Amino acid sequence: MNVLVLNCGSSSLKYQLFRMPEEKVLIRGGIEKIGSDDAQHFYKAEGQDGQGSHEGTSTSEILDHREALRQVLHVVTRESGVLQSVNEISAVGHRVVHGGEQFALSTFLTDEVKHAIRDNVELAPLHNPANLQGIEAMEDVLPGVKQVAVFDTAFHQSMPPEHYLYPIPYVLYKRHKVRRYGFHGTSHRYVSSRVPFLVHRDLMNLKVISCHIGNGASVTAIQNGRSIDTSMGMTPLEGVMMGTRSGDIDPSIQGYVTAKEELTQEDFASMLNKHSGLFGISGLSGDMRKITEARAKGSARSALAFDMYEYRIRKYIGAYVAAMNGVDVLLFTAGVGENSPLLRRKICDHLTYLGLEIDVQANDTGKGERIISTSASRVTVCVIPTNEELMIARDTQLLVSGLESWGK
Ligand SMILES: Nc1ncnc2c1ncn2[C@@H]1O[C@H](COP(=O)(O)OP(=O)(O)O)[C@@H](O)[C@H]1O
Ligand SMILES: CC(=O)OP(=O)(O)O
Ligand SMILES: [Mg+2]
Repeated sequence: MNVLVLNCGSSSLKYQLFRMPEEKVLIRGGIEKIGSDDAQHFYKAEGQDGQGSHEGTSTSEILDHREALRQVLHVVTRESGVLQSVNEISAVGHRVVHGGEQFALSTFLTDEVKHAIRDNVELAPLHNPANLQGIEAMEDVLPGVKQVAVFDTAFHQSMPPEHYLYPIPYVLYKRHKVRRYGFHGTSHRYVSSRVPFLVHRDLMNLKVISCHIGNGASVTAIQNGRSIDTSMGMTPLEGVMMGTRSGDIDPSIQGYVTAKEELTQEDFASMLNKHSGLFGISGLSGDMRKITEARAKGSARSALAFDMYEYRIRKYIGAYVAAMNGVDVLLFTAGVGENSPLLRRKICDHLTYLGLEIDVQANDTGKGERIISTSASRVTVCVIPTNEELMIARDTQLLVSGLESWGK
C-alpha cells in the first residue's frame, strides 16, 4: 500500500510517499513560498526498487495549495517516475495541528472531522487553515482516496485535568473549552516509542522528558508511555522560548503594551508569534544556526538570546522532574534538538544535581539516534531524530487496512 503523507504549512508543504507496511520512503520533498511566482520545489526520489535514486528542484508560480498538490502528483508520477499513476496512491495521511478535545486518536477525514478542524482554526491560526487547505485540495485532486487526519494534540489527551486546566474561572472551560491541549504530539509519541530500543527498558516503567526543539518547540513529561504534561497550551504559543514565538509571558503585558504602542490585539498576537523568541531578542534571526554563528563572533544580543532559550528549556525540564518525581530518560529531537550539540551540552551542564553526566564526544561528534550520556549517568540522555511522517503513515495504514479487513 502506498501512503502519501502531507504536512501543510501556511506557505509551505512537506510530503513523503511511503510503501507500507515496509515503511520504505519512495520519495520525499517540499515546496516553499506557495502563493508566489517563485515557489521552490525540492524532491528526492528513491525509486521503487531502491535503484535510481535522484533529486530534482524547480522554481515556478504556485498560487495555492491545490496547485502545489497538482505539482507534487506530477513529480511523483511523471517527473520522478516513482509511480506509474496517481491510482497507485492508496491513502493520504495529513498532519493536523489542533484537534481540540474531540480526538485522542487518528481518524478518517469526514465532513464532521473537517468541521471540527475548522472550529479549531482560532486556536491554531498559523497551522489549521493550511492543514484544511491541504485536505480540501487533496479531495479535489484525488477524489475517492481515503484520507486520514493525525493530530498534534491527540497524544496529550492523556493529561489529567489538574495539568490541563488553567487556574481561571472554570466556567470558561465549560463554555469555551479554554484549557491546555499541547502540540507536537506525533513527534513526542514517535521519539518516546524509540526509547525502549535504545535503553532496553520497557516504556511502561520509565519517566521520560522529551524536548522537541525545532522552529516551534515543546517539552513533554511522559510517564508510563503517556503524556502527563507538556509545555504548549491552548495554542502553540505557550511554553519555552522558540525561533519567533515568545513562549510564556505575563498576560498583563498585552494590555500594557497595546496601550503604550497603540497596537491592536491582532498586532500583538502577530508580535508574539512572528517577531519574538530568538528573533525578537537577537534582532537578527529565529534560526538557531545564525544565532550560534553570531554568538561565536561576539554578538552580545545573540548570546543573550541563546542563554534565554537554553534557560527556559532547562526550567521546564526541572518542572517535569518535579511533576514525575524523577526522570530516567531525557531526550532531544527536531531541528535544533538534533543538530545543536552546544544547546544540549549547556542544558545538561546544569542538570548534574540529577546525577546526569553527558558524554561530550557522543554529544559533539555522534550522528543519528544515540545515547549521549556516560554509562555512570543516573539519567540516560538521548538524541532521537523525529519522524512525524512515518508515524502518520503508520496510523493511516492501520486505519485503512482495518477498514479493508472489516469489509472482508
Ligand atoms: N545544524 C544546526 N544547528 C542548530 N540549529 C539547527 C541546525 N539545523 C537546523 N537547525 C534549526 O532547526 C530549525 C528547524 O527545525 P524543524 O524541526 O525542521 O522545524 P519545523 O518542523 O518546525 O519547521 C531551524 O530553524 C534551525 O534553527
Ligand atoms: C505546533 C507547532 O508549533 O508546530 P511547528 O513546530 O511545526 O510550527
Ligand atoms: Mg516540525
